[in-house]
Amino acid sequence: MEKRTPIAVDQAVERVIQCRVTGETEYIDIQLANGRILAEDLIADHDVPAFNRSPYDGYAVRAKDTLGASVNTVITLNIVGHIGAGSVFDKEIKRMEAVRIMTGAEIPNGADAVIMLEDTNTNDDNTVQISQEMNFHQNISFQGEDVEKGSVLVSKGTKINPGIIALLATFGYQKVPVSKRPVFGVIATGSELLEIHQPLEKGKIRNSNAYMIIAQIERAGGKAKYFGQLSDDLDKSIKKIGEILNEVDFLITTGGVSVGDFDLLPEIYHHFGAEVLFNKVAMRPGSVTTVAQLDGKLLFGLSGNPSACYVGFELFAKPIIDSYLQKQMIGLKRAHAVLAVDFPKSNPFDRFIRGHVNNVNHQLEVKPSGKDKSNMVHSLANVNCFIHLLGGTEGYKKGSIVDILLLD
Ligand SMILES: Nc1nc2c(c(=O)[nH]1)N[C@H]1C(S)=C(S)[C@@H](COP(=O)(O)OP(=O)(O)OC[C@H]3O[C@@H](n4cnc5c(N)ncnc54)[C@H](O)[C@@H]3O)O[C@H]1N2
Ligand code: MOO
Ligand SMILES: [Mg+2]
Repeated sequence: MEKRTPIAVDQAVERVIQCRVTGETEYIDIQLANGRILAEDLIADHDVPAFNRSPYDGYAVRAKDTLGASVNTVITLNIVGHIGAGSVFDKEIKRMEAVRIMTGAEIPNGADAVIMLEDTNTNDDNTVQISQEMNFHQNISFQGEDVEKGSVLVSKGTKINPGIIALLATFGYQKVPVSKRPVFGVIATGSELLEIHQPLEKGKIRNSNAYMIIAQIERAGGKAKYFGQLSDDLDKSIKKIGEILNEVDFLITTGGVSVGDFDLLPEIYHHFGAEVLFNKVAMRPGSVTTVAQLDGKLLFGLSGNPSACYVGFELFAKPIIDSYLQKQMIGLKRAHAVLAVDFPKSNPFDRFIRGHVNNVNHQLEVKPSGKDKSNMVHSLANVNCFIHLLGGTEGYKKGSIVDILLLD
């Protein structure tokens, strides 16, 4: 039986990232861009606002015409125009003139302040009474005060959110440059697997991993293509995988990577002459996780055990999606949290415990999300982080500060 040498988790992640598979840019409709990764810097090609405009409904005036105005000394101005947002007053306002102006409309030439409607009295004879002095430039939204032409507003590699959509629309991006999503083929292996519509049979289980992985791929920003199940038959598996490899950027299999008699993945990698980057990682769960490289494509052999499969995806496949999308941040975000329960198991290897983190009294508190065995599925439902406990320790006490990796 083949003897495998475990490598450290960081080293394994590094080997995957070193493959530096990066994707291309595609242009998509702005209405589909939320959540995608911006592929070019967003640079302002004009000022915002692009013209001086009124922040209020009121009158555009010349501040010096209001000099000396007070409740006792009311000043009367002639109304020479009336504009709403989108309209312009194309003359210039002169001495003792005002233009009735609505929020968002361009400040007329000659005007240098806006007085709010509530602070005026409009007469029937097209005049307006003003009983307060206005300052030069009072109540004006200036050209470029929001965004100056030429500034970098959002950097390449940022995940697009609704606020960024507002900026993209402001600058006329009907089509948005985004990183193409990598296509991951997904295959489940094992003669014990039933598809989800099938009734249970003796000795068999339903294939849950494939659907879990598809959801993980999508959460991470990739595209999944499901190719169904392979039974433990070497020739058929080789043929199928050979066909699939032409259609995808990456391949994920689940199951069949350990040392069992029907664990065929090692032989399949060998058949294709794939370079195995590692086939044992010093971690629990997912120690059997294998990653191989073939013609610039990465093949992820995730464990069949559901929790080990989940963890293997997040630790090794998610970073390559980030890197393919040219995201600024690669891999899961780290934080510190207080361990809310004792964790007495000793750790020869690093552990990535499915955890649930909460904000309790302004402090992050974490506990296992359920039973901590790699062949279990229930604890995955409530997982929003991994608790990373270092190898070589004798367990952890409640109250210890631990590292967590955030999933959402
Ligand atoms: N002698 C040894 N046995 C095992 C070792 C070892 O080092 N020496 N490692 C154990 C560890 S750790 C893990 S993890 C598993 C890994 O097994 P495989 O990746 O080879 O996966 P399978 O043997 O195909 O299946 C394991 C387990 O998972 C269930 N399974 C498989 N596919 C699915 C699926 N799509 N959905 C849900 N559940 C699935 C399968 O029925 C098995 O129960 O090996 C240990 N053994
Ligand atoms: O790869 Mo296994 O977890 O370590 O169950
Ligand atoms: Mg096995």
